[in-house]
Amino acid sequence: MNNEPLLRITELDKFYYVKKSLFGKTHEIRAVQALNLCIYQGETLGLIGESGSGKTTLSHLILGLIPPDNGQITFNQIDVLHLRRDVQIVFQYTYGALDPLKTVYELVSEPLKLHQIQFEGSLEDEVTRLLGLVGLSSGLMYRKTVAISGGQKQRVGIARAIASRPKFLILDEPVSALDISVQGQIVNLLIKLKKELGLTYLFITHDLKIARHLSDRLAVMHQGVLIEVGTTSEILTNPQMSYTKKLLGNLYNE
Ligand SMILES: Nc1ncnc2c1ncn2[C@@H]1O[C@H](COP(=O)(O)OP(=O)(O)OP(=O)(O)O)[C@@H](O)[C@H]1O
Repeated sequence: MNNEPLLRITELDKFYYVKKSLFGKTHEIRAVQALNLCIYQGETLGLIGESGSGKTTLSHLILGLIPPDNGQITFNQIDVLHLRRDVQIVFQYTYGALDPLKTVYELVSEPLKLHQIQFEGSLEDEVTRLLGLVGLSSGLMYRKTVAISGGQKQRVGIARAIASRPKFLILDEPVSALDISVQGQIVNLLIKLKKELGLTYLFITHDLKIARHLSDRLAVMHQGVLIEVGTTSEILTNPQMSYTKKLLGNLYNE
């Protein structure tokens, strides 16, 4: 880790306005409020918080998918709204997040075409290289994703995310839908890729065991506010906020 943050989030606000009924008053939801956070090159920051605390909204803001109401997010000092390929996301891929009728080849080549990535050799060579990086044989290339396992789908999702050669990955519950035995393999793959490709991770999770294994620091979100940030061992062994203590208790019991 060096001292210049890769990602700097400053005084970020995102509010949603919803009506509870057709003619009712508009209600403001403060999904992200006055949030400040730095993520450093090469680290994994785990983001924990209960459902509705604003984790997805924050990840969409970082991806530049939605604009903030206030504040700024810079990546290497450039506003994220101008970056599309340096920041990518890995979702939970087991349930339908990948088009079941597309082949592995189509899915992995899509981001290469979209971001006009330059590579040596043919498109097929590059897809083979990416599949190799995520531990998949090129023999799977022309299979539809309906015909591959959950763990293999997750690997295809990761291959898609790294295809544009990003520097930063948001991992949004990347293993929570997988069997325990497969979870370990995917976590190890993520650790290996981080080293090999020099990646930085924001890891959103409910699973404290995996958060502890993967994260250098943990950030705790509650009702849109980042209430506590610290090294993983500080947060897990000596949380300062009573909300963090309660959340850790709930997550340990899940
Ligand atoms: N498009 C939207 N329109 C209105 N309200 C929204 C929208 N998206 C999210 N919200 C609200 O903003 C708040 C934060 O939601 P968000 O999805 O970011 O939380 P989360 O921590 O990711 O939850 P989960 O762990 O369940 O995915 C919630 O109150 C949610 O209902």
